[in-house]
Amino acid sequence: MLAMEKDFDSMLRIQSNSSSDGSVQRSQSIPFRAPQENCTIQDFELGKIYGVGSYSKVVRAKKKDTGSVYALKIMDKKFISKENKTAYVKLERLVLDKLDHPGIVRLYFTFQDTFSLYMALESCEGGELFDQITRKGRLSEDEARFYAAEVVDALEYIHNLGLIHRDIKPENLLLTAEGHIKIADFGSVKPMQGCKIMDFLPKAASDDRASTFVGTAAYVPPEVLNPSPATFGNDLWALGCTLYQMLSGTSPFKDASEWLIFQRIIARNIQFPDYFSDEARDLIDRLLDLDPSRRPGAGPNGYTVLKKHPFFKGVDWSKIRHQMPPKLAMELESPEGDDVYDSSWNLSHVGDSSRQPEGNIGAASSEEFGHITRLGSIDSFDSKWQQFLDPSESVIMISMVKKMQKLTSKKVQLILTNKPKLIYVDPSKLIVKGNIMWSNNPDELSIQVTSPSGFKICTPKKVLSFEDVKQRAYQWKKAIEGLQNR
Ligand SMILES: Nc1ncnc2c1ncn2[C@@H]1O[C@H](COP(=O)(O)OP(=O)(O)OP(=O)(O)O)[C@@H](O)[C@H]1O
Repeated sequence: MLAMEKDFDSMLRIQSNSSSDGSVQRSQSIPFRAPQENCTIQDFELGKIYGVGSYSKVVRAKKKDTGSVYALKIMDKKFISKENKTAYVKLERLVLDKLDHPGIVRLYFTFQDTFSLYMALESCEGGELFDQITRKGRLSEDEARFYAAEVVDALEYIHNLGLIHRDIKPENLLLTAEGHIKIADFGSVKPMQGCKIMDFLPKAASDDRASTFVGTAAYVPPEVLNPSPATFGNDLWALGCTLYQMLSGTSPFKDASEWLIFQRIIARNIQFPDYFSDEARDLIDRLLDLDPSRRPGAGPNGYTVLKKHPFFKGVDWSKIRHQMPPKLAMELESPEGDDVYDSSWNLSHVGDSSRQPEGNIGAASSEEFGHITRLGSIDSFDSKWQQFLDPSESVIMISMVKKMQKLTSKKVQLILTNKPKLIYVDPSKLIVKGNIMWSNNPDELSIQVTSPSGFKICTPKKVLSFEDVKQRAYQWKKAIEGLQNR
């Protein structure tokens, strides 16, 4: 085992700190439901990338021997150590292992190699609820009721275990192929005092992080902005924001910057569209109560109040997972079909390269560029774009987008590399049409997402508007900001 691998192994070894009577005992390993397997990335056939998180990339992966399909969450060890995220990863792994509910993404097993940690998660083939909302514009009240009820059912389970998710939002509500909800991304989870899971936690993960900002600006409750202990009410506020977004297509507190969003939240500046029913308006209004303990679901009667709210009239809570889900709106196919995000994978760019063949395009040194490069270089790559890269440069993100002009639009290949470099290329003439001046300073280079497919790249000299037909505006923003903050 290499030194780094060994280090990581010990950092991630999860052990129990206390016995059932609370006394501190000799450490003992936790029996995991999802075992640590001995497999390698070569045991999988890798498919499309489901998404990119702040320290991970999630891909569709089929286990060659069994044919089972997983969502493989790949995390770069070096990046996790550097960013002090080890405790968070450990906590996420531990919590996912303990959760057993049809409304929560299941963890099947984990493994690791020299560079990466892997979590084999239940694959949610229906994508994010966020995409359903944006593809449909907004959801009908029946559709929203169905999804909200499934979220409530899973949240009740999570809260009963003494856990607060802290990042409930439509991007973290995934859908099965049939269209049922699965709550994902437990990277911000917070166990309450007394929660059983606390017994197994590493010190850093169990420290009270209530005063630390976690989550996503638009769904953050006001009390988190004036640090106070985390409560179940945090998730109920986020549920209110999510329900509002399902019904209207946008979050209740949207604005040009996080600071402005926070001002709206603190002022509880909410406007309800006319078409919201009285029941929907009332439930959202109650969930967005400034006092977390007054939000339905947070009081002494637990979830009874929430489940009995008139908005949920007609919901049979005992058969919630057996009801017919709303029809899924499918992703538009790219006319070019040459978006690398859907192409097959190049295994040699994943994980422990010492065990794999050499000589692939875009494989940069992880020593040199760290997390982003390693994750980015996982993508397979159409060789025609290679001519626009230096020998050591690799692609972070690439897709065919429309560059919007006043009256017309033009298809270009937008390419982001680890250099960092951001260029757009004429796909038929294969010439660089623009090189967007890179800066790590967000005042000199920033991304504004205007819709799921639309985004603006803003520099002091000009603002360029793009449309990504595959609706990855948010991922472009994440990728560019990820590089700026590296
Ligand atoms: N089990 C899964 N099945 C299908 N897609 C998934 C699954 N888990 C995650 N994804 C997709 O991958 C994306 C990245 O997931 P991940 O949990 O790593 O990051 P994230 O939710 O963006 O978290 P972060 O808050 O760390 O940035 C998600 O937004 C989601 O679209």
